[in-house]
Amino acid sequence: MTFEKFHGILPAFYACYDDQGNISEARTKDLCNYLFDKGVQGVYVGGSSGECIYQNLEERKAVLSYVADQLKGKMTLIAHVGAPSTRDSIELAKHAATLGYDALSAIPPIYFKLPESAVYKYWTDIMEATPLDFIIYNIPQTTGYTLTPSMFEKLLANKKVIGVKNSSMPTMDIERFKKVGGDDVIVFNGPDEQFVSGRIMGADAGIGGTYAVMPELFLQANEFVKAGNFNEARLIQSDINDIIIALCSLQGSMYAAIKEVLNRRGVNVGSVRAPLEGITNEDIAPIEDIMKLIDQAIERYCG
Ligand SMILES: CC(=O)N[C@@H]([C@@H](O)[C@H](O)[C@H](O)CO)[C@@H](O)CC(=O)C(=O)O
Repeated sequence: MTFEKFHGILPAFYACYDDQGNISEARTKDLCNYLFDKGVQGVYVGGSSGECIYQNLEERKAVLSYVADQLKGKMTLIAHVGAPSTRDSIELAKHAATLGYDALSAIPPIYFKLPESAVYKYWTDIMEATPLDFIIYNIPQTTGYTLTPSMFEKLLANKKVIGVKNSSMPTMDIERFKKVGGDDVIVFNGPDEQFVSGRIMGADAGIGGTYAVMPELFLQANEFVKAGNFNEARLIQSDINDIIIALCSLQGSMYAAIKEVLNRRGVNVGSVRAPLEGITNEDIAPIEDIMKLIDQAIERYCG
């Protein structure tokens, strides 16, 4: 099976708010245009980076619509439709299908610790609601549910399942999922801090929350891996990790810091929604330093 359209660098799309904290259509479309100009292969809309967990159904549907208006036919579009109830997830899935998204994806059920049978049924019910391909989302650190290779194998019996976005930290998980599915599945690397190692262990592509603030570096890292230039790949990953660690070291949340960088680059996407914390005055100087780190790394590897 060919998954060419899912290969490459797919930034996780950020929530774009106006100055009052409402979803902004204009800012959402500006972020779409910025990512298109950067040459990324697709976007993952409405996931963790999209702050889905802090948005109501109508807001999430609006974001899916604005992104499709701007990018449909220009790059691969994946809609994250995970929600607290199966009913809401199905509503989002049907909406994404009418907008022409290329695939759906969902985290497992959250809050209650449900048995595997309920997790399986949740994902299967979403899949059955539309004809779209489906990508399982494994992110144990936020959901408390760990996808096992045997559960993945069971899910793969449904032909709508084309792969997994794996955000667990061990790259061995990527290797195991790839082993179960072989060439018939696509495995996405989730943790940006190990994009290179994830790709080497079998990930076909990457979906990540920090890609959009430094797309050039991830596009280049992917090229180094594809060319078998592992030394350069390791070095660019090391610089990327310095940047991610700096982004995570501020008073404001990582997403608030990322958004401030974008705002300063002329792509105003607003701030984050509470309870995520926005940046403080003390964060400004380190954010300026982070921008320099990004620029220096781009100059070093992408010149
Ligand atoms: C918990 C989390 O947000 N993980 C990110 C990572 O890309 C993460 O931002 C990055 O590795 C930095 O820690 C992705 O795996 C998930 C993601 O971006 C999304 O669903 O929007």
